[in-house]
Amino acid sequence: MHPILDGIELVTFDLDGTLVDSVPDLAMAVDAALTDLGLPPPGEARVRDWVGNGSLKLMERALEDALGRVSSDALLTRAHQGFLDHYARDPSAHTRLYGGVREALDALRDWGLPLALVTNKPSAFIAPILEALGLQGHFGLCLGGDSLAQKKPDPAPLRHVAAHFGVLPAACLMVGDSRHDIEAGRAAGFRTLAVPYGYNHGEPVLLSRPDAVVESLWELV
Ligand SMILES: O=C(O)COP(=O)(O)O
Ligand SMILES: [Mg+2]
Repeated sequence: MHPILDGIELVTFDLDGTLVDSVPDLAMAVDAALTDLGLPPPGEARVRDWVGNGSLKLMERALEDALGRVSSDALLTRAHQGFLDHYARDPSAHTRLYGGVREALDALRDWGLPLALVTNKPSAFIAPILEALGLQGHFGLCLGGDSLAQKKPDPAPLRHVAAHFGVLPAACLMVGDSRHDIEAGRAAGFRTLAVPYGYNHGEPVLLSRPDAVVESLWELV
C-alpha cells in the first residue's frame, strides 16, 4: 500500500486522463462538430491540450482556434450541441483504461474503502463509459461537471463527496491528472495524488505541487 493512503477513508478519482484515455473519442466528436459547421477539424493532439474544464470550454477553445477569434454565443451553442450529439453516439468506442487502473480500483474496493468519481465531463456520459469498461459497481457516488453549480477547480464537488460519505476532508484523497484536480483537492482540504500521463493543457501536473505522484495507479495498492 502506498504511504499516501495512510489514514485515508475515502478515495475520489478524476475520470478523463486519470482512469481512462478518452481523447480519441472526444477528438472524434470535436472534429465532427467542427466539420458540420464547415470549420477545419483540429485532431487529437490539439484536443488533448483543451480537455479539462468540461465540454463547453472544450468547444469554446476549439472554435477560438478554428476561427482565430472568440466565437459568438450562438455558434458556441450550436458547436457544443453538435459535440454532445456526436459524443453520445458511442462515448467509449476507443476509450481505454490506463494500465493498473482496474487492479487498483478492485483492490481499493476489496479493502472496503469507499470510492467516488468527480469529473468535469457532462454527467450523462459517466455511466455509459463506466459500464463499457466494467467499472459500474466501483463508485458509491459519481459527479459530472454539470451535477453541481460549480466544477473543478472549485472545491465544491469534493466537499460534496466528503459530506455525502460523512468523512472529514483530511481523511479524503483526490487522485487526478490535471491542475484542476490538485487545486480542487487542496482547496477542499483533501490529500492529493497526481498521475503524470493524462491531460494537463500540455504542462507537467507536478507544477501544481500534489502531495504525491505515481506513474501508474497500480503503485497505490
Ligand atoms: O471533461 C473534461 O474536460 C475533463 O474531465 P475530467 O475532469 O474527468 O478530467
Ligand atoms: Mg482529468
